[in-house]
Amino acid sequence: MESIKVAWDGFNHSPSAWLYAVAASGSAIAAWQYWQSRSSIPVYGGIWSFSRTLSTFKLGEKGREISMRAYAEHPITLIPRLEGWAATAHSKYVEEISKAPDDVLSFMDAGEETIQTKYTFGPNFTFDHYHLQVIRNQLTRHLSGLFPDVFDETKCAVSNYLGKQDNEWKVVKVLPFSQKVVAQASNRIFVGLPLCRNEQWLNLMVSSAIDVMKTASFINMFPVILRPIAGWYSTTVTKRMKAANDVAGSFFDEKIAAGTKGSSDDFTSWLIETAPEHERNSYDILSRIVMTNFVAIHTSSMTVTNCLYWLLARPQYIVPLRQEIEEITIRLGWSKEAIGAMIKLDSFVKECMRITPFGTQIMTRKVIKPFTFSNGFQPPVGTTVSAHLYATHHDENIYSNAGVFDGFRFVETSSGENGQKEKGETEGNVRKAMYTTSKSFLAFGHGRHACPGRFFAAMEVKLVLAYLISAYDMKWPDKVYDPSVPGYSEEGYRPPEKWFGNRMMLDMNAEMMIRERASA
Ligand code: HEM
Repeated sequence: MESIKVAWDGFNHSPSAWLYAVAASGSAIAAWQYWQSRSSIPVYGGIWSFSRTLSTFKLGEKGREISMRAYAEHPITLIPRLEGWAATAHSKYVEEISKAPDDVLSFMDAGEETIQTKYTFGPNFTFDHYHLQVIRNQLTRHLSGLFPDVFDETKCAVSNYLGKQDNEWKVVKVLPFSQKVVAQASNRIFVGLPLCRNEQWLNLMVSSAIDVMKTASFINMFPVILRPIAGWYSTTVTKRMKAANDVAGSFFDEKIAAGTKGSSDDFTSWLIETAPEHERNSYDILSRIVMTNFVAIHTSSMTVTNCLYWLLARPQYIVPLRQEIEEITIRLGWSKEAIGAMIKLDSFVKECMRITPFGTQIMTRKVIKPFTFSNGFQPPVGTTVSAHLYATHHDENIYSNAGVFDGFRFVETSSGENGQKEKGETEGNVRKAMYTTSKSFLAFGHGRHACPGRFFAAMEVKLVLAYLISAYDMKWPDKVYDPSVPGYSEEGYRPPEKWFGNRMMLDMNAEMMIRERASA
């Protein structure tokens, strides 16, 4: 207080101090006007718009609201993210982004910036993406055959996590529970038994995803010119790879030594088969597995958690979902076909992904060569473009009552694209499954870089939920039924999510009660 008073007295008694202050404010305003005039599209940030970091902090918890307003008012808006500004486009431009060739709008270069691949996974990943082929082709083609293993591992992971099943209620933190189940079930496919049940391995795969995001966010706080230094200082690749190698190096050595003749049906063998010669060694294959875990576990376990939060917030969905699951599994058994036939569950998961997507922007691409949007806007080469995610999913012209959770919104076969009941364009009577991307459902992106793992993810997320709903009772602990608890509402408690800038984070500590069903 005293120092403020001294400064204020100084101003009062020194005309030159006032002059400097006026000049400084004038320069700041001029700099801001200069920045505004450089861009032919609106820029978020006001006086802070010269700095993406300051503007991201200004965005703070208001990412959703600001993005909704930008979407309603402007075709394209410059919105800050820690990694850089992104010219964020209305859903009517999604097809233009998704159809642009990679040498014009680059997914890889944008991804490199977002997760700082060079420092979080190593330089190889910047150039070679052969693991995509394995996910897109072999993994997706073999889903039916892989189903029994994913089912078996889901049951094993749930029962290990919950311990002795004595029909008593147990309290679990939802996010770590989902992470463990998804990590174990996914690794049954990625590395098989027994490694998929090795605690050290699973913990490493879960913590690596968090570690990568933390390291990338740290590096991205720095100006571009200083990022190599921040990357060199903060990289954890060597440490992580040493830990992974200590746990699983011999498994990969043996796999490579055994060769792939006879084409085994497992993910690691497919990777070894597809790897270029110079990467067919245990270190490189292991790092591809770590990368695959990174893209798979975090997204899928967040989706399971998001769905469980909605399910417990709207428990009226439990009975109809359970009826559907029981009726179908009696008829078709537990199989990929059965999971595919669960259209109420499919709709429920899709609605969760629609109403609470994990951020405000999606389909981020770096501009490599001149590109012109159909409204004439030309993002400068070297800048970044993206599409509105949250605002598209909440667009009333696409989804009626967009702000209301309607778990069976996508069930109706007579509805139009993405389940809008009256408004917007339609594509006939075809129901769109949760993995079907479109310009109005962007949770998996859209176009040539739409998530290649979405067919596996859809099967796994639905399977985990179907198994939990059919074999367990779940509810919130009594403490949440109190109006003073954040997230409480008359419709039902849902743990409030947190926003920072363009990113949404689910509550990491919310607990649920779970008990094996007597009839299961
Ligand atoms: C519910 C879970 C998942 C969600 C919500 C999700 C979402 C996404 C999104 C939004 C993208 C970027 C799309 C774009 O920018 O156009 C993406 C890319 C990707 N996803 Fe997923 N994903 C999920 C699960 C998975 C799984 C299980 C795997 C692997 C088995 C996977 C592998 C990948 C890969 C490799 C890419 C990069 C694609 C490319 O380079 O073209 N994802 N995912």
